[in-house]
Amino acid sequence: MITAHGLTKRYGPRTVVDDVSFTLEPGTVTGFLGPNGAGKSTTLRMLTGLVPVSAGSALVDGRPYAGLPNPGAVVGTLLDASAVHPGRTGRAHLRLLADAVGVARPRVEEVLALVGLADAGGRRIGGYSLGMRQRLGIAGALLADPPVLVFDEPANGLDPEGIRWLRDLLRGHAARGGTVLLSSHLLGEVEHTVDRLLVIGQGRMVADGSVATLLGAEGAVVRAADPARLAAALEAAGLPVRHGDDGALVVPGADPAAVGAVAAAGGHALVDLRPVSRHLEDLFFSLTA
Ligand SMILES: Nc1ncnc2c1ncn2[C@@H]1O[C@H](COP(=O)(O)OP(=O)(O)OP(=O)(O)O)[C@@H](O)[C@H]1O
Repeated sequence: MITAHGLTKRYGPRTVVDDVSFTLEPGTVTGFLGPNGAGKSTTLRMLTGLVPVSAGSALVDGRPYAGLPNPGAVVGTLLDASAVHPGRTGRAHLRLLADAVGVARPRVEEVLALVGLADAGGRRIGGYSLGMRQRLGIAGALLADPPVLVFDEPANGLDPEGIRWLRDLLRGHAARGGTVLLSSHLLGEVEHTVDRLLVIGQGRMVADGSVATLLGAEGAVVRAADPARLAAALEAAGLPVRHGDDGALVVPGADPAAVGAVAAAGGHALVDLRPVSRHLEDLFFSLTA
């Protein structure tokens, strides 16, 4: 469980995180979204004790990060995947981390395999690609199998296969009762990974809700063998229609089931019927503009 209450960070006269509050429950993946400079990293750094808070509190399992008996065993962090010694091998790096958090050496081989670096563990990190460094950072976060994961931009440098792997990893962690908080710019990716979105703009929370609530279905799009006849039937049923440029009919605010019922009642052959959902990018820009 992660709790932020009135979390605030000031640098001189500037307030870069302003009165941010949220509670993240076990079994959930939460996406933390916002444009560059919105305050995402600073918030994650306050949660993990790397940046002192100016006001408010950031608690993990009811305690500040620094007050946890063995923080690494409770919170797995990925905050700057480039902050590793390039001359060390991936395996040596993880062994040092394992010693620091009190994890037995065989676990290093397990996490190397888990992140797909089993064959690269003996190579120097300086020769790793960005995606491999990202995987190494994730391996480090998973070493002690902590219940809470706090990842800053974990999809950075990952290819599409890597992004899918990351999604499965994070969803699996939550399914086993873990709590996951990740920040991202890859909005389309987050949409399919998270249960809940926290959106921050200029240091302030501008939205907090489930993906379904925030993106909410905004109507139906339907294609019919005879679009003009279906459009007339929908209008007659009190469902105003907009004509798309490719023959599709857009029915704003309508449940697709209602559109389907009108079509069935009139014997209209349909080619396609779907909800139109608001795209995450649209939400993002409308909230943080
Ligand atoms: N040590 C610091 N001293 C002064 N200002 C800082 C410091 N660290 C961050 N800031 C400022 O705080 C604001 C928020 O930065 P932060 O890195 O948290 O944003 P972000 O949402 O993570 O952005 P990005 O997506 O670009 O990583 C920025 O304006 C940044 O310049």
